[in-house]
Amino acid sequence: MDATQPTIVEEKIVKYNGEVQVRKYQKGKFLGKGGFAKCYEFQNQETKAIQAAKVVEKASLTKSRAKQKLMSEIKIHRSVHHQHVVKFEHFFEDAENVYILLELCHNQSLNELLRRRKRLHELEVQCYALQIISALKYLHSHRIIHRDLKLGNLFLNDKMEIKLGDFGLATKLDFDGEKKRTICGTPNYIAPEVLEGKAGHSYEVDIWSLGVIIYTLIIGKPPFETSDVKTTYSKIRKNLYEFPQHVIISDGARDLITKILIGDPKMRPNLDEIIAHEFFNNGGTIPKTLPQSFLACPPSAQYIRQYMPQGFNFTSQAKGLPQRLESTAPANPIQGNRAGVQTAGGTSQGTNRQYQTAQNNVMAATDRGGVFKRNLDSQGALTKDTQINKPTSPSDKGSTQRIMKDQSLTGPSCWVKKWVDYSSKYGLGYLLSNQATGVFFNDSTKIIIDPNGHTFYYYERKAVSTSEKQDVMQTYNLTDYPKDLQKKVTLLQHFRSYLENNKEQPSPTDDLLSQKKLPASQEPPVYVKKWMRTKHAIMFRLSNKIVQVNFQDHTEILLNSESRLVTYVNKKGERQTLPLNHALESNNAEMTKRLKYTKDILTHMLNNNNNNNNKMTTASSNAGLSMGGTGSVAGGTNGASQIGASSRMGTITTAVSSKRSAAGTGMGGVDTGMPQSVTGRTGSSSNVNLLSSDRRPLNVLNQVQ
Ligand SMILES: Nc1ncnc2c1ncn2[C@@H]1O[C@H](COP(=O)(O)OP(=O)(O)OP(=O)(O)O)[C@@H](O)[C@H]1O
Repeated sequence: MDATQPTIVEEKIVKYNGEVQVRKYQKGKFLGKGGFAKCYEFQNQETKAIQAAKVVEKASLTKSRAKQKLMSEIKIHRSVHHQHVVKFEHFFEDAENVYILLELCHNQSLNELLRRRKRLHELEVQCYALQIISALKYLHSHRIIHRDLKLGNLFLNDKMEIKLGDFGLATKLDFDGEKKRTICGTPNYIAPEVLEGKAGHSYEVDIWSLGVIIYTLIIGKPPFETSDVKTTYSKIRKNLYEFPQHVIISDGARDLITKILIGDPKMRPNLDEIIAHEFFNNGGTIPKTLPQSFLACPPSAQYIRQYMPQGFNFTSQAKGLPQRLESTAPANPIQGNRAGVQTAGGTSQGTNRQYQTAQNNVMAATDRGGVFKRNLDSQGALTKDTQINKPTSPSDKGSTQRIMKDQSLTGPSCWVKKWVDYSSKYGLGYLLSNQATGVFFNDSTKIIIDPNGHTFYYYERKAVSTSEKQDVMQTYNLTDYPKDLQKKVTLLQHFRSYLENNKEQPSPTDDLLSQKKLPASQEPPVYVKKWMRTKHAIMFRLSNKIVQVNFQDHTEILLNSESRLVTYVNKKGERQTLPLNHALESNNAEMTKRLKYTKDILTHMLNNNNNNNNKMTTASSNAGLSMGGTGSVAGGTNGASQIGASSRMGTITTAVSSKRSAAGTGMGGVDTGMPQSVTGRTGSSSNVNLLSSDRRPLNVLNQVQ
């Protein structure tokens, strides 16, 4: 068979008069694999409509039980019609397979979403949970129990609507009081009465799974998860789970989860009681759907405030901690730029802590003109502008620092994960942590393609006034864009396949690369605005205001000038995010040295621009792009390129391979070997005036000595 030819699957339809009609589908992209089915995009050759096709090999249906399961899935799924249930289109078979055609959900499942995002904001959880409840209400009212409710079966379509799929374990009761006895489900989500088996189970198993889902989305991992199924089942039976200390969860969410995850199914709230619960009724409004950008990035504080002007109510910490944790802040919680977390005689185990309620900070912030822009991050954890009070005594210091770590301040949501420096010919290609690929061309234009590979954004610097130039963006589709961009688009695609193929050790986010890509987001994506190489490092300035410096010894600094947070990745790849002033006060000389170096690079960039724009070496005028020496790009005229990867992924490659050991020694020792004045090459345009907003990273580093 010719591998280049598309695979066509034929459906033979026998009409009432015996005539055979053939409907053709072109088999497209592989969408995923389940326990017994593979899923592909199928395009109807006549209507051009694209659907998801679950392909089940007939060879796998030899056991009557498997056949029965498939028949039951088809029977139940085709009978349900609801906005939040994956639409069943139809099914057919040929000699080898059974094909189930379903509504295509472009945005994968909540499983992939959580893998990308780690945890969701409670507002997002409210929004998704209400849609799931709506689907469950419909199913239960039709006496259908889904029995396999889990993140992987909750899909998102292109409108970001939840679609419940996979009816492989669903069952329809003959009458309401009927109990089912089949032990089925997915370990992490299975209700205790299913495991127990004797008394049978009913609709309450879906409620239990809903509780597991809400917990998982907020906390980031399922409540009963362990490394082996037996232990998981034992924990489910004994109802052993806890709310981890490092994630702050609202009182409403905690209460709802606790009420749902109750061993006795009769004691669980029903769907109406869940909707009426405080978690969904805490004074704000809940969006019907969420923007696509939330697939990769958390909602902004501004977005949250739109729906939750008064914030969530956070008064207590995890199980095992004092139930009521009073605010320890002064009457006016805002003093300068400090408020937030204080220790109250923290023990060495750090268990006896008190936190000011996060909500207080949010309210104070909004009341006082938004001094604290984001006290809650997308996970509801204290973060961003939340400052940690200075310790009052040396003994407090230890516990304060531990709290900072435990609070797990989140670093930037998007950063450069890998890059390839081919500025000897074309420019710098890079792969971001959200899987978007971009190129900073030598002529200072930039291009970035959405992870789905359909939409791309092209940035050109244009004069917006006599003295000011700005990046002006155009959005195009890969199938329709101006001819003069053809070369750049081709280069982008080369960079993209190079960066995606150059994977080393898999990392949690790497596996996303091999999966279905994200859809085009509604907001323009993050891109590299400037970059620069120096003797010891490469620096990227991202459009999300992050300055990222990757050092040759695999350490990394990520500076968020808006929130004044620094993320430091040490040589072992360990990552820590902390407020800048704490970073400076810390005893971590390695980190402070690198902050100083970052400051020097920024100063250098700024001086170059302010003094004489033409002095600034540009990517276009310096094809070799090497100034620093050790860290210089291989090549120049020979067009060789170098590839690098972010150390946080544990995949540093050979960005600076030739001189790595030398640099490593220099950085690791007492003498950093860093130059006093930084010279480097840059990918910013020569005539760019680094306007005031660009001063911010430098301004926040003012205190660095
Ligand atoms: N409607 C859809 N739109 C897009 N992708 C889908 C759709 N349905 C399924 N998929 C993809 O196909 C994969 C396999 O589908 P599914 O989970 O339904 O198969 P299965 O064999 O029934 O799985 P399970 O082992 O959970 O019973 C899913 O993980 C998902 O990635």
